[in-house]
Amino acid sequence: MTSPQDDDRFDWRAAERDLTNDAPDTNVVDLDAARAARTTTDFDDDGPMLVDSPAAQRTPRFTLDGVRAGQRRPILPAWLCSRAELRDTMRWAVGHLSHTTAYHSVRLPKYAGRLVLRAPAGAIRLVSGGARWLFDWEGEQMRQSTSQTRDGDLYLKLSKQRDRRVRWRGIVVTFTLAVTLVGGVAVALAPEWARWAVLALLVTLCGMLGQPADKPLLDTAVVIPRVARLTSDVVVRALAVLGISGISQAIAKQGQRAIAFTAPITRDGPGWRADIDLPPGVTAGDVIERRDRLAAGLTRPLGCVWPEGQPEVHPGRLLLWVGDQDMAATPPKPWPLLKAAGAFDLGRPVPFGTDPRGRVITFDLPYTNLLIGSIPGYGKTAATQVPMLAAALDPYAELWCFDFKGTGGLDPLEKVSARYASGQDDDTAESGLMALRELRKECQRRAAVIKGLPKAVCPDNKVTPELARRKKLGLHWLVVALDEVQELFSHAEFGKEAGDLAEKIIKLGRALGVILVVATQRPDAKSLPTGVSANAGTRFCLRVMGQIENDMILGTSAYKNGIRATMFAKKDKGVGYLVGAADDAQIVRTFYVDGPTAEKVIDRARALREAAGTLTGHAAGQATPTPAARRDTLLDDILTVVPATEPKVWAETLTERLAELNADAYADLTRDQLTAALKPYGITTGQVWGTDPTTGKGANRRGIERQHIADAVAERNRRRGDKAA
Ligand SMILES: Nc1ncnc2c1ncn2[C@@H]1O[C@H](COP(=O)(O)OP(=O)(O)OP(=O)(O)O)[C@@H](O)[C@H]1O
Repeated sequence: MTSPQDDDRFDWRAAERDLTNDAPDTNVVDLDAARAARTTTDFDDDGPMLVDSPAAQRTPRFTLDGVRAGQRRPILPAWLCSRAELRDTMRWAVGHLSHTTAYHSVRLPKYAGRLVLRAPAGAIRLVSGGARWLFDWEGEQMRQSTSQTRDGDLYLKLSKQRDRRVRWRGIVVTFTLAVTLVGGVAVALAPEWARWAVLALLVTLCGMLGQPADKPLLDTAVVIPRVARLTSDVVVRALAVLGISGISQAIAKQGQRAIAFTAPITRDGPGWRADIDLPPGVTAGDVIERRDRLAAGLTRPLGCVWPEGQPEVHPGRLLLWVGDQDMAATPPKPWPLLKAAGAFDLGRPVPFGTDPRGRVITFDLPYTNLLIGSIPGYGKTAATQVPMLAAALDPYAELWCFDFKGTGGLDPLEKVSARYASGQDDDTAESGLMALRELRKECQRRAAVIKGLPKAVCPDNKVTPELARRKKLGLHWLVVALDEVQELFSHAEFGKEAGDLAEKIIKLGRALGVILVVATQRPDAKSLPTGVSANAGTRFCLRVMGQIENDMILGTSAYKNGIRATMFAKKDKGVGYLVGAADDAQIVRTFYVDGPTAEKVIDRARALREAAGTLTGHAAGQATPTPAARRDTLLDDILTVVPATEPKVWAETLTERLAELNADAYADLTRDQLTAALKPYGITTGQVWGTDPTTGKGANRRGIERQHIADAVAERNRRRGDKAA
């Protein structure tokens, strides 16, 4: 706090005059108020004008409402309240103790040797120390100095005191020697083991007394890294060098007080936690986007520094957690479901990853959809795999997996998936589209089943874990993974319809037990329809490069609120912001299940499904609908259904005729799809004249010219001929 004397620019008298003028009834000048007034006045020719009343500037008084609004700190530490964390802590404590015991037990002979070697030095120290004490040699120098200064009185006083001391110390030593002598005789007469025990005791005692100050008896069993404490000074210094003008100015004006710590800096898991109110006008996001500079200011590795915003408190509240160890350097925890035997109930929270403090983060998969995004190579597929593996371990959950890039990230899941396709080709994209169409129909079927159920069985009109287990109803959890979905949504022919369907499913399926897990590496409006991104309940965003991608995945205003996946660095593989799983956004490093481990999990999952009789579709070797060779035969089929005598035809007439020709391939074909399907051949639909077969009336409607199709076929055949040649 600045003392009034520190500030030679402030005119106390003027302030007092102003205060008394403004408030004639006030006789006492509130110095705090006057000081604060300096920052809240406008300076004009007549001097500072106070705008806040003294009452408003007084520090708030103690009130019951204030106490009510206070935040209660937990009675027990978090690790005592969570069974999993308690188990972890106990496991660590037992492990630590066993390791230390084993380490020292192995070195017992070495410690004994050290004691023996040090015992003579210890014995000499014991005897010489005893003699010094007995003859009061400490005071000798003092006594000599008084004799040199010829201070007779003092010398006499000190000598008398020394004689008195030596007399009673002599008695003590004589007594101790007598007891030792008796003890020695008793030991000489005692059995051999007792003599050895006393000898060992004496050697231990002398060995310990003979220990050099810099060489402890025991070696170090566990090397504990020394981590500098996080103090308010360090935090303020680091914030001051971020180059944020709001912070720099506030610190220049108010010093340390510019940064308010709303709670003491405490240990929180394996690191320190500071709750900070930034100066007015500075948001947590401003600090978060300079995470690397903050780490440099704190002189810690980047992977230790995790600033988070708390927009629910206010945009300027910053929660700074500084770990003892770099998150990327700490070994990842194994996925908890690896150890659990038997089946997993998907109605239970799915362990997804750990936060920087090492706590396990879970989320509920039913009643939500998961959207995952990042730039390539930061762990989208790995993150998609975690909930899918959990779903696989529930034998009553049905899995559909589509990998539209064909990199094989979801391959292990093939053995349990009722629908599976992987590839970057059109067929895979079309399989995905067909699956979405079926999914839409499945949603309609489920909605009808739920509608028909009595209220007592289905009170909230949604699939419950109990209903999901009733095989007859067919309301089991249906989890659909769409990895690298940008390839499908941006597909020239299938993209639009797939996007529309996905949006409908995301909106409808939540209550019907249909769950979409969508991963994309290109979160832009073309590759990720806004209807899909806006309606996903749970979002996970790994490293992205800009605000638009960030907000596409994490939701509008996420970036503004300081939830910025742009802060993740190159090393932060598998680390992202998880939004929607809890009240606040969480930084999570996903569990990483590598290929061979995933295979093992899937073998277990397949065995569970075989036992439960729920292995179906692709996994059970049943043929699933594959895309008809529509694209290859479309042009020829059009020429078949449009005779040469009919130069122009409406699109609606064409879709009807195609459906009649080949219902399997064209039953669902809409006019929009037809337009999209013709686009790759350079054929566009336009207004063409035709006659309505039912009314017989002529009109201009959207359609095609037969000649364009015939030209495209000729061109295709010519190219095929060239290729064959
Ligand atoms: N949780 C994690 N912990 C540690 N490393 C991880 C984690 N998740 C992913 N990785 C690492 O990141 C690499 C890339 O992961 P993944 O293939 O899932 O990324 P991706 O974003 O799907 O990539 P692409 O877009 O190229 O398909 C993995 O090979 C692995 O080494």
